Amino acid sequence: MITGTSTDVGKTVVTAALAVTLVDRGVDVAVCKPAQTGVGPDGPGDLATVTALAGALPTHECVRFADPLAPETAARHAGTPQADRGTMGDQIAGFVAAHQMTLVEGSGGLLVRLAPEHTILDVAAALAADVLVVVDPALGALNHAELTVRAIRSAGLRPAGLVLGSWPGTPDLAMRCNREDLPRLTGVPVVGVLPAGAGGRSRAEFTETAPGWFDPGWIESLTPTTPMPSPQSVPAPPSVPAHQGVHP
Ligand SMILES: Nc1ncnc2c1ncn2[C@@H]1O[C@H](COP(=O)(O)OP(=O)(O)OP(=O)(O)O)[C@@H](O)[C@H]1O
Ligand SMILES: C[C@H](N)[C@H](N)CCCCCC(=O)O
Ligand SMILES: [Mg+2]
Repeated sequence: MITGTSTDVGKTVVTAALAVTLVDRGVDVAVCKPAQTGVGPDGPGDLATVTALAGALPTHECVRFADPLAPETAARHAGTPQADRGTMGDQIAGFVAAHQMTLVEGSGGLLVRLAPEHTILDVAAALAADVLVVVDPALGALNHAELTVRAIRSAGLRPAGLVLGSWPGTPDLAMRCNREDLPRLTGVPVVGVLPAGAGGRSRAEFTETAPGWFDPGWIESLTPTTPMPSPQSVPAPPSVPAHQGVHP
């Protein structure tokens, strides 16, 4: 699970960068976005951004709502049914089972609701997933990061690491102090730092430079040692909406 200290902190760009890095190491990587909001029925969502930056990948989006709101709020505002927890869970589990490693990008921060009784944290818990936290390094990061890490731990899940979503060429005093204090105060290492502007790079430049943004030892620890599952050995994922597929 790739969550963030809030929306707009760089989860999608980090997801793309991590996908590139793992593909480089021969991992069968897939990307899932349980709920996309702020994009119309046929518009390009986060998965399109990921494949534009990282290249073609197996992807799956469960639901989407046009209003740029939390999914639960967007459904209520549109007067449409809430995302069904069971259906979403089955779709995600089936997709995860079909790939060696699936990066699941949340919406906004960890406690954002997909439905009245269903949060991004619940999705991570159902998968027993480690949770990577993308952090906006600006003033305010310490509180947001520590709240997020405490919520992860309170659910019995493991924080996989912190990633600074956009690190400027001339970080201010708060950013410089945060980069030092975040690991100390959360007990979670900073395992990646994305340079400001990363999301605006060409695919060639992005795929070339992304692996260098993560701690090599952490990437090594992520890389599965088990062989890729043979196609026959995993159940076919359940039928999925039109957004499913390998985006060009
Ligand atoms: N390293 C970066 N440098 C500059 N801009 C960035 C960087 N990472 C992300 N951005 C930009 O910031 C905006 C938000 O990034 P992104 O879409 O990754 O956020 P998010 O956390 O995935 O948001 P959401 O909660 O909607 O999924 C985008 O316009 C993106 O291009
Ligand atoms: C629209 C935005 N880009 C995200 N997809 C959804 C962010 C929901 C944030 C809800 C909140 O924490 O207030
Ligand atoms: Mg995103």
